[in-house]
Amino acid sequence: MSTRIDKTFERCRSEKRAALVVYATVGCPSPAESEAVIDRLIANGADMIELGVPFSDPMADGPVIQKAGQLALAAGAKFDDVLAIAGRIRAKYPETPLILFSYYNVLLNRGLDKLGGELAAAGIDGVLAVDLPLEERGELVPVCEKYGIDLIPLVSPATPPERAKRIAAGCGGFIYYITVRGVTGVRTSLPPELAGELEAVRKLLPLPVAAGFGISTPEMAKAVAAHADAVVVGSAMVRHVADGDADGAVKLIADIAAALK
Ligand SMILES: O=P(O)(O)OC[C@@H](O)[C@@H](O)c1c[nH]c2ccccc12
Repeated sequence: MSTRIDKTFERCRSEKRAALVVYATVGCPSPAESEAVIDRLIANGADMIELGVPFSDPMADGPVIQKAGQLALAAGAKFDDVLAIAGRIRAKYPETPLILFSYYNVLLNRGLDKLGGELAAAGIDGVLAVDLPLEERGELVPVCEKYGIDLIPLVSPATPPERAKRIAAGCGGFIYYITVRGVTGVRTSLPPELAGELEAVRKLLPLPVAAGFGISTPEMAKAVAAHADAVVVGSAMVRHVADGDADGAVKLIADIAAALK
């Protein structure tokens, strides 16, 4: 459905490498600074951006993204800021896929139909509603269809294959494969069974597979990339931004992009 995401995977495939998806908490440490960082991340090798909507109760997140969300909310970041920043990044980078990342409550609160129009106008390509189970997504699916936005499905090691197939049906863009049973955060290693799991998901499901959670260094990204169509990096980058070290964040992403080449 969304050509920007499909085209990005095609381009990366032709370059024989995995795509680099970077998660950033919008509004951390302030809306203006987060916009500048996102701009630099794209200029330095991020192929797609997950625009994280700051939320007070992020139950799938570890300490880094929790803190980033708190900083963003304390700085006054609002959903309107996320839309405005998305719109300006879209205008500057017409080809880079932008994926709205949010807990479902925030989307429901906005009003789903209004939200669909707003996301399309801001140039958003996909939506990751992290805590929205298959059984509850009946209202969001038609909104995404109406506005040409991919609903990005999440699958984890705890998802049985038959359920994974039902989750992927009606979705688009890519499969987000959660690498660990746990929350987001910086890690030093990933489970040894991950490579086999990723290959199994790639065979089972008809979309490219992005692996995320815990990928924190160029070496880890490269190892995971051998078995995935994309790697997602969040906390390892966000922790620099939350510490006021935008340069460190940009350098990490540039180093990971270089390792994937
Ligand atoms: O932070 P990590 O461990 O690098 O993981 C990716 C990630 O940040 C992003 O995709 C994400 C942030 N919060 C989430 C909650 C659920 C699923 C995914 C996410």
